[in-house]
Amino acid sequence: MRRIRIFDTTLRDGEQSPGVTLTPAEKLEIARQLVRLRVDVIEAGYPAASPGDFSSVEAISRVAKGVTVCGLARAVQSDIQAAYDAIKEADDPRIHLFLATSNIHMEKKLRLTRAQVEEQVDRMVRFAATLTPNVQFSPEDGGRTDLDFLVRIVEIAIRAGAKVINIPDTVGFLLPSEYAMRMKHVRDHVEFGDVQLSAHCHDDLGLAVANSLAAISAGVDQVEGTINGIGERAGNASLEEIAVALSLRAEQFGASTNIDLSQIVRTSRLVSRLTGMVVPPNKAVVGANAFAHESGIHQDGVIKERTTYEIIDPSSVGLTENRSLVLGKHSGRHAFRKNLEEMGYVLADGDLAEVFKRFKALCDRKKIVTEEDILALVDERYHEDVVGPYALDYLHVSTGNFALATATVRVTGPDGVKEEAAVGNGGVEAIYNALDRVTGEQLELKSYQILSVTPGQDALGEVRVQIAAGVHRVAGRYVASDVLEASARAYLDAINRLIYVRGAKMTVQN
Ligand SMILES: CC(=O)SCCNC(=O)CCNC(=O)[C@H](O)C(C)(C)COP(=O)(O)OP(=O)(O)OC[C@H]1O[C@@H](n2cnc3c(N)ncnc32)[C@H](O)[C@@H]1OP(=O)(O)O
Ligand SMILES: CC(C)C(=O)C(=O)O
Ligand SMILES: [Mg+2]
Repeated sequence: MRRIRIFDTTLRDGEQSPGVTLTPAEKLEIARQLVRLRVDVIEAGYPAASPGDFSSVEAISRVAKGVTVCGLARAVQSDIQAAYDAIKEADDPRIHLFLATSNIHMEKKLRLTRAQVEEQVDRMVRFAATLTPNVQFSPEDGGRTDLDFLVRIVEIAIRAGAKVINIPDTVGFLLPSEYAMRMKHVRDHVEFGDVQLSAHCHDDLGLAVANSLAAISAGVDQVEGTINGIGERAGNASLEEIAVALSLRAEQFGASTNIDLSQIVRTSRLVSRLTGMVVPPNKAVVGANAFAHESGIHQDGVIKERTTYEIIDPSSVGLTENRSLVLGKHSGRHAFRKNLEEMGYVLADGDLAEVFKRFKALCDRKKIVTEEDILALVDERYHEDVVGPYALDYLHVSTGNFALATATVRVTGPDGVKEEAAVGNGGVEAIYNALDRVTGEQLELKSYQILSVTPGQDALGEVRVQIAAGVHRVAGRYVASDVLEASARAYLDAINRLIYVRGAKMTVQN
């Protein structure tokens, strides 16, 4: 059976989702989970984009062992050098460079002739190959590139030293049969030798997974995608869907992956929490309804035999509550550590002590502490490593159905401790007005969501906000058992990220 390599670009193309900004600590945490998921390649970021991106890729290269770590670069020497400098300590560093080859991109965006593009691909792939033997080249907008020219460019890139050729359907335009034909055509017209062929699909027509699977049938060696299908515009191919489809229909594809399917749900939840991108309930494999049965006839069938209506065993993708030790107020550190290890988290002693303290505090407020509660606590711990200048010290809210709500906040910030009060139409608005006064920021609240992280009346609530200020749009989130406190802290989290983004990176929004 052929082995398909899984190239994860959650931290690069996934982070290109509008409104998503991951901090270095969050990227590292996702990278650790991708290692547990056993992806083959982690595209860790775009090192030339900002000092923050550079140091995230560098940190991931040091920590993510046994996996290829890749940095993206334009076909320019400075980007390629930055990518190499950031990944050079990885076990298997890969430079991924790209240059657009469709007529529209060459004429209107790059303003280069075909001959100039050919020359630049040759020169830049050669340069990258002097830094590392593991060079991947992508003709951007390969899906709309003239076929003869595509073949010519691929020949040039391979001759110059590329070891992986990725043909992206950058704008998600192709149909599965067309994408498969394109892959076959390139393979049949170029001498590949041991060079790998790779697929990279976008979901503008909702075809990213179908196109990726068609490419696998057409013989590609690698597929690229993101967890939960996040990414630029409508997103990328959803890796968990590809991995499960390949596993379930291995015979049809004659291909398999190295993915540990049991890590899928955990990875999906982590990415959703850290990016603030909610997984739609009807999303295949990882949506909340993916294994839920509503109608009587279906329920009857599932009770009699699960496989009447379920083609995927939920436990195979990690949807289980199989903890051998039940945690509660009377548990000690050993049981807590063991549970975390069973969930795939190995924390340093200091981190463990901190999370354990929060766990005990939570036990005083909640009768049953679930696996999701503990995962939320662990995530919050990592999350707090990256807080910016503002921290909430005190919050008091007074509200009712006949009165304006009032909120008083005390916040420690770059200029010391400040206290402010404000009114609003509801408690949350009053809090946000008070926080605007404390921070002096002119912000527009773009979205506000409350999610119940865990079940039951005493559930932990997660608040996710998106705020806009000038050209920047950032997300913030916080988990707490009180939703007003979570609302305040999520808003401050977004402000902290805004300050981080302003200092480290420009995000351009429509
Ligand atoms: C399909 C994709 O997903 S591509 C990856 C997208 N990811 C990103 O853009 C990462 C974040 N980007 C950034 O931080 C910035 O855009 C940077 C640092 C890469 C470049 O910033 P700037 O130098 O200010 O250029 P800016 O982004 O405004 O414009 C892009 C320039 O690169 C050129 N360019 C675009 N793609 C390529 C390429 N593959 N190789 C060489 N040059 C390219 C454009 O033609 C334009 O050149 P021009 O200034 O001569 O007109
Ligand atoms: C950088 C390339 C591979 C890309 O993301 C695309 O073309 O979609
Ligand atoms: Mg892409």
